[in-house]
Amino acid sequence: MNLAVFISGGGSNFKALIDAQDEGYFKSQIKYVVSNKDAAGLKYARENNIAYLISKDEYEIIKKLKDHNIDLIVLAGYLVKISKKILDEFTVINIHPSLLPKYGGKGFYGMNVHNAVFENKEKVSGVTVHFVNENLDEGDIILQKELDISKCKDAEEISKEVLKVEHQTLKEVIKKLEEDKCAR
Ligand SMILES: Nc1nc2c(c(=O)[nH]1)N[C@@H](CNc1ccc(C(=O)N[C@@H](CCC(=O)O)C(=O)O)cc1)CN2
Ligand SMILES: O=CNCC(=O)N[C@@H]1O[C@H](COP(=O)(O)O)[C@@H](O)[C@H]1O
Repeated sequence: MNLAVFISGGGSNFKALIDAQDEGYFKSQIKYVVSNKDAAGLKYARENNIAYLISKDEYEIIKKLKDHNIDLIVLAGYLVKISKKILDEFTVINIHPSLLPKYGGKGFYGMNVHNAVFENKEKVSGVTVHFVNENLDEGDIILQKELDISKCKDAEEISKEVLKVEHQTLKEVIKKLEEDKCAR
């Protein structure tokens, strides 16, 4: 599959996908990167000669995705709501740093998620990769992984532990989807 990765921040999930691609973990190729701002993670696109676009204009984004024959959009820390225009033309998946439906939806992104989990004294948190639909964080779940956070002393530590599991989970989902596609 030809992948497009959408980012808004540091891009560690994007970097983990580049590494997985380079080690042959999955066959899919990252062909394009989109960000709504000059995100720090774009340095990985520049370092790996992956074409990218900084834009919020969906027509421009859709045109570039078509030019690059994208099969799958991967949202990795992308903080803008994807509209029906894109959803009608592309399959989109998203990685979320909690066990949806808990700690999902408007306002629940990045550290806001881990702060809420910590405030609520959760013993377990986790990661969810789901198909994206028009609502926030409500699409069909593809894979979830739990992790014990009972020893984490603050939200920062939860974030670090969850991020490690995200990096592992996202590449597993890409591999699974490309295998399913071949099966279909
Ligand atoms: N269709 C659709 N689009 C999506 C997702 C989805 O599942 N469905 N998943 C999104 C990732 N999850 C979130 C969850 C909440 C917020 C959020 O709450 N954003 C703030 C703005 C954040 C900012 O710009 O700093 C807001 O007020 O809307 C953003 C992305 C990305 N886009
Ligand atoms: O889906 C819900 N909200 C979106 C969201 O909070 N995504 C989270 O942002 C982080 C991006 O890290 P990066 O990959 O840039 O290092 C990462 O933890 C994602 O799970």
